[in-house]
Amino acid sequence: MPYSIAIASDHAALDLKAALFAWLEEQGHAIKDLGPYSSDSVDYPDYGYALAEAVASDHIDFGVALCGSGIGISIAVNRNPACRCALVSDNLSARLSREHNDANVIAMGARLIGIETAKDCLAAFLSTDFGGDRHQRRVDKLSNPAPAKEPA
Ligand SMILES: O=C(CO)[C@H](O)[C@H](O)[C@H](O)COP(=O)(O)O
Repeated sequence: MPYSIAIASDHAALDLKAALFAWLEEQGHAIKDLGPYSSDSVDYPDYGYALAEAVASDHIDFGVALCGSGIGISIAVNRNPACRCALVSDNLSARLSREHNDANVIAMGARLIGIETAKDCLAAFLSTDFGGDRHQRRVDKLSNPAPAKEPA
């Protein structure tokens, strides 16, 4: 099913961003590229925050966040309470991030994985539905971080 997808990176993941943008577009998804648009060195929080804002809007279904390791930009995205950003480097983690965590942003590290692995992760992410049920209860708790008196 075609989705509205926003993608952002830092300078370290510019080539991976371009490759994934073209690949997603070929599949009929509507892609918004939030930058950067040159190889100049930039700061991943700026692009992570912009991506998170786009995902928090009503118009974007999923976000793709890329930096050298994926770590910095995933931390930035997760500071927005509307985002559940999963940093993944394999197919199963990508699938479980949707099925169990209802992740709405996938993060990957361009200096750690190749383009084919990134495509494989992204394909798994986009083709997996949230499982709901007990996972919904847990995801709901992520929106309300006050600790329960009795952890369950
Ligand atoms: O945020 C990161 C690490 O958590 C990303 O990998 C960045 O892309 C990286 O820090 C950029 O490093 P550079 O030496 O400025 O290219």
